[in-house]
Amino acid sequence: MSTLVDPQGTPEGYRSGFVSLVGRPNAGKSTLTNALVGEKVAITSSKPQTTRHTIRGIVHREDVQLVLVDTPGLHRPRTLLGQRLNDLVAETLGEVDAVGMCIPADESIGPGDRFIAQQLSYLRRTPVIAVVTKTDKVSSERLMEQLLAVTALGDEVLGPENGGEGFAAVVPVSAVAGRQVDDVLQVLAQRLPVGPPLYPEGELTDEPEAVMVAELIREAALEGVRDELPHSVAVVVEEMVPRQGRPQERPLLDIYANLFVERESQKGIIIGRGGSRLRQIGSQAREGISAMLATPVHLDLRVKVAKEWQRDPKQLGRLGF
Ligand SMILES: Nc1nc2c(ncn2[C@@H]2O[C@H](COP(=O)(O)OP(=O)(O)OP(=O)(O)O)[C@@H](O)[C@H]2O)c(=O)[nH]1
Repeated sequence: MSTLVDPQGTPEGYRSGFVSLVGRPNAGKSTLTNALVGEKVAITSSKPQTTRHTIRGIVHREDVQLVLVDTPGLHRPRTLLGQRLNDLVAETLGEVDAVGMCIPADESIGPGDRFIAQQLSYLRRTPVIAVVTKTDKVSSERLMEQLLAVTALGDEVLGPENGGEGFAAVVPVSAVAGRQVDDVLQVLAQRLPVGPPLYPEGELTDEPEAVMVAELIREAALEGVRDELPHSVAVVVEEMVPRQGRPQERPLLDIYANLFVERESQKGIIIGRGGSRLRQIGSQAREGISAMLATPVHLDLRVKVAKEWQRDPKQLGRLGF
């Protein structure tokens, strides 16, 4: 047997690979990603479907490197945007070494979960691990019932009748209470191939900065408008340039971004009376962006109407979906 000699000194038995967390909106995917990675990389919000883009977080440990691909919530295609999201999910899932399907402990298993499990049954070779999230929200009896119900879902949808063996494992976790986060990591890590790290240590995400900046602006724009706008806002960062002529110790980054809504009336909601809401969005987003990029930022935000953009392929392409 030959010994694997790695010039970088990777320990024997080191594993690395890609994992995708899936689950219906609000299942706790982003929060778990953050708990695993240890820093805020994916955007979380109390409203569903903030994660439009594939944001990767990278977990570095002594014996494993796990690259997390945080996919958008799988849902039934209703609009073209929904269809594209599903294509994106299918594309992403085909390339991963394991899938973690998040199911909240505090909600009964519904048609949404069943739909996702069915989609996963097409993945044949990729192990699917059920992650029962938000365990801090339920009693131990309720948790036990949910673990059994989740196992039953796996046996039914991913079981022998469909050419599978059910969920490869069922793991409970509370990302908020920091309970059993390491167990999730261990179970996922076991499914990764042996091999050297895929990314240099220190890297947490390979998502381009502009996309993360756009996500922060979108998150700020959705704050407080509850159910009025969630599917109708897209943000495109046009330019990020250091301000010329600034003293070295006082840099300033100029960011120009467009916030797209579908209708004129929605523009009014975003802008607010006398522009008050837009100013609030700007300052909240600026704070987050400055913290993320560790530099002072000047944010120039324009609100534009992209009519029916959810249904127009050209617009979607332009907006980067
Ligand atoms: N109590 C508790 N709340 C949690 C936990 N994990 C997530 N949440 C909350 O559940 C909500 C949804 O969590 P997210 O992580 O944004 O869910 P998601 O699956 O990424 O949602 P989408 O982006 O809509 O697909 C947020 O309000 C979280 O704070 C947990 O372990 N315990």
